[in-house]
Amino acid sequence: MSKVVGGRENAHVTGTNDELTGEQKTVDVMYGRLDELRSGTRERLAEVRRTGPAGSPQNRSERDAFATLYEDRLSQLEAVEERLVFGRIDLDDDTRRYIGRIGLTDDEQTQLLTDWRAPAAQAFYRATAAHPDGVVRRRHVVTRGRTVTSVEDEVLDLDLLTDEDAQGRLDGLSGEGALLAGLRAGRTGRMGDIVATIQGEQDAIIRSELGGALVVQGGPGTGKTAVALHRAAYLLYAHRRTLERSGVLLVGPSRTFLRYIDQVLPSLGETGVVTTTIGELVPGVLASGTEDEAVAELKGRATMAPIIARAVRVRQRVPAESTTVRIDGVTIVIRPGDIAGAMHRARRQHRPHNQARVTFVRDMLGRLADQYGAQLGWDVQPDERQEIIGELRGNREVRIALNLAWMPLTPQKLLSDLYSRPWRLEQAAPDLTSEQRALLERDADAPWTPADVPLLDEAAELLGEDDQAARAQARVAAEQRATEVAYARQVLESTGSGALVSAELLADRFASGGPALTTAERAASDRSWTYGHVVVDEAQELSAMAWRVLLRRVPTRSLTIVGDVAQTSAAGGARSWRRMLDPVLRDSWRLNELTVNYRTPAAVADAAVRMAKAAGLPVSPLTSAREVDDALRITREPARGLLDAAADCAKQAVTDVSDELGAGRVAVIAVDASVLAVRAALLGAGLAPAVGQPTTAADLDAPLVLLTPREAKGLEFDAVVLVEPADVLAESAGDLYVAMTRPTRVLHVVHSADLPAGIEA
Ligand SMILES: Nc1ncnc2c1ncn2[C@@H]1O[C@H](COP(=O)(O)OP(=O)(O)OP(=O)(O)O)[C@@H](O)[C@H]1O
Repeated sequence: MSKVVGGRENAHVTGTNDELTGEQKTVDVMYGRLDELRSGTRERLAEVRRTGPAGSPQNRSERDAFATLYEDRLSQLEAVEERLVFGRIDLDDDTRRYIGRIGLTDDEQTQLLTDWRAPAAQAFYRATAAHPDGVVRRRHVVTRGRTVTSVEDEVLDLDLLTDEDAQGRLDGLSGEGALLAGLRAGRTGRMGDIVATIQGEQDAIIRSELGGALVVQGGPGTGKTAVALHRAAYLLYAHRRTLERSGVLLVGPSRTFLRYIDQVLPSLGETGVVTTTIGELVPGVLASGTEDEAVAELKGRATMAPIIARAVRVRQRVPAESTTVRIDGVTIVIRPGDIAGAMHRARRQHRPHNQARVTFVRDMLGRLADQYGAQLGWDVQPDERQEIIGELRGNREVRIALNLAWMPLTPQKLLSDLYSRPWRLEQAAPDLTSEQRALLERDADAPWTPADVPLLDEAAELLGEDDQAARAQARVAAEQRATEVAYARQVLESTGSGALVSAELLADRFASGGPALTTAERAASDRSWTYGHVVVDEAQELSAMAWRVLLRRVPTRSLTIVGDVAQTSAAGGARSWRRMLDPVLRDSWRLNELTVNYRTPAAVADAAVRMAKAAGLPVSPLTSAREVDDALRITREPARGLLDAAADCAKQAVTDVSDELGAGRVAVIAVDASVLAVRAALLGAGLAPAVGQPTTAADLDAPLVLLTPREAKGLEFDAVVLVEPADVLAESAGDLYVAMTRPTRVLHVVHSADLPAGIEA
């Protein structure tokens, strides 16, 4: 049995047949309209495809662009099937408004359904009896498939409470509301959206202005991830013109986590968000390696930035002695003085290493050509000088001498040299201790780790690419673009598709030469892409170097940063937002807090908070929305029986969850060092757990999974069996706080060592 703590006193569930029939009629109209739009879009798509591959390249790319447009629209219309309509507000001017996943109008452009993100829907989430905002009644319409199963009303104008309403209130039926139903539902392994039940404090964050950095701090289960995702969808809707071409980036802690949330945005009608982890931020780099915490922490420190800068700079080197080269009987001397002069001029441009090198080489070749010419004994003409330069450029010894002075470098080469050649690291990082330098040492061909990725990005920024060709191309492209946007505008006017896409975006699609490249796809494959907005989840884990990469991706500093400084595991992560963010964002960030825990039953959340406080973590205030009977269970076993006891608990939990919910998910959480032994015990008990970072859809949906606390971060389960919390605490109190707050129903703690302080009341 569970109930909402402090349920809204003026809410009650109604479900008289008349009301349900009335709502069913309305809902039928909405779905009818949705079906019409789907078939209309399908027809237009088929028509575009029917035109076949003929026509000029311009016609073809135009057709492909429209095909993509209709495909996107169709997948959006398909994705909003579940709970298309979920709310209604009755206003004090006797009008009513239905709220749903997307906006719908009929043929006469009369509004049937208001998009949850529209200003006209805001009152649905914000109105309270104290501030009704013109709303006299708020109704949650609960549907299964296309059938209305119940409605729940909140009467905000208390004068309007009917006897029936009052009776409902007396019966205390508020606990059966849409929110509770959502919270009680079994977990599927995929996060669901909360669009029908967003709470006031969450809505204020979701709709907060686009500009600046917004930090959302909140304890476990307060909906930070949910809010971050709904905010991304909201911003794409409210600032479409700004964001549709620059894109939105969402950064999460792991691939597993990104898979866990990957259905939320499509269900909100948005598919254009790029999702990534820090380790995937540099296209073409696969960070498959792992390393000790101490190494990752060191790599994440802000002091690595000047080390990388110095590592680049020392690759521009004036030799101590001259080099003499003979070409066709002419002697050329490459003098340190000339190199120093050319270097000085090239550096004055303040361009990245590889680009400034182009200037350096050109300057040096000019100086050497002059030497060459002076020895010929006649006036060298410009075209002859060009030939000499060409010859010098092709000469192997000249090339070697110039490369030794200024080597073209890739980020990978720079970093790998730094790690695998101790003298290079010593040269670039004289301030690191020898122990610290030893931590960074590795083989030249060792795989990259996630902590290397910000360093590679830093290096890429300082090295740049040889972009002469790119610049010439960019000039031509800019001229072409103006023509294309004008053309796209004409096309939109003549086809009446202006509401679906802007002229700029359509021009991008024409120009990209085909249907494949959406903004998200182009952004994801381009390291230097700058986004219109970046959302970071579990942001407390980010290192100083990771922040530098992210801020390069969003020069406008338009960010949503969500996390909990009490759940930090990374050694280089934050215990205080101020300490983490002031150095990177100065004081230009604003803080919002979420305080209501929607996930974990009160008894479990209270135990976790007591433990976290006893361990000295910076815990946010946390009020739990739900109580569940018998939610916290503790079993003590002698050490030799511990694993079998854990396996028994897991078996029981799987049975209970499946009996109660039909399906559901259970996690066993144990420290890394125990995972193998726990797995053996589970197998011995006839259970087959999915282990560790699930990589396939089946794993994410598995009924039983065995995880370390870090792998469990951000995820949730119906029941959790936590093995030996003292071991988890010994690694990190933040990890234990995470592990304890994953279940929506039951936490079963199995231990033989003493329990960490606070777990028991
Ligand atoms: N307004 C709401 N209506 C229904 N469910 C909600 C609401 N807010 C949050 N939830 C649910 O509460 C659970 C926790 O949400 P979420 O994972 O976003 O929390 P979190 O703050 O990111 O947690 P953690 O820090 O522990 O990872 C999810 O199942 C989410 O769907």
